[in-house]
Amino acid sequence: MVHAEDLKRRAAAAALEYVTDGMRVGLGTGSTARHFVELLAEKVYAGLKVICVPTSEQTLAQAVELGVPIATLDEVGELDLCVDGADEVGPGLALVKGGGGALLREKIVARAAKEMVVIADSTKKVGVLGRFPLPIEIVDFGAVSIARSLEEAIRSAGCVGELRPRRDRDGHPFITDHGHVLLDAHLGRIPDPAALASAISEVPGVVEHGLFIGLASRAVLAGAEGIVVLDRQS
Ligand SMILES: O=C[C@H](O)[C@H](O)[C@H](O)COP(=O)(O)O
Repeated sequence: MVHAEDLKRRAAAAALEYVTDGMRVGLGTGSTARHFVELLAEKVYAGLKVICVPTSEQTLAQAVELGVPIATLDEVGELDLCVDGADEVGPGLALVKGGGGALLREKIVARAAKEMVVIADSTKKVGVLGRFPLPIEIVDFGAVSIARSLEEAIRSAGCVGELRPRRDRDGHPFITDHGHVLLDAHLGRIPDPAALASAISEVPGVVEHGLFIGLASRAVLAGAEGIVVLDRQS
């Protein structure tokens, strides 16, 4: 059996082919993106010229440590490519992201990129999104009231489930890089991701949610049988 970490690294290695000299590249967050940053750093060491925008403090620290040239998004403006992991890859390359809490910056960076390539092991591919809890980043003012409104919004989009505040390893509220808190929506299945995305976005106090729709143009999935590259029509 191939270890999940090996599959993540294979997907990351395969995505390197989309990076060419002179590109401005968004760097994702998470264990799969971590492999990509490591492999990209080797290319940079060998002479590849890129300038990268990290999607979290964690990825920023890794990039700096490995000598990957970095800039802020405002310094580079537009990005040529963004390579990031995902918690689920659904039909049409709709994604659930934010398992690591970096969804806000990840979505801003993905939107600023001409192309978003998702890298993952093939177990992340699902027929219907929702098995993985959907992260929702909210401000901490009126969190109870925001959660109540979110429950209504979730029901209105045909979903059933429970909202749970995210905790860190010490049991404290998880705080994002931008100082917000997270609720995880345990829904099981999301029959209409677009309807849910817009219902959630309408709730005051919501900063961002982990549904990425119409952003990824390719998904590089690694399984025991090899690499499969999906586009939105696959
Ligand atoms: O906030 C974290 C990100 O959205 C990650 O890209 C996502 O959780 C996938 O992470 P991993 O590659 O560790 O499964």
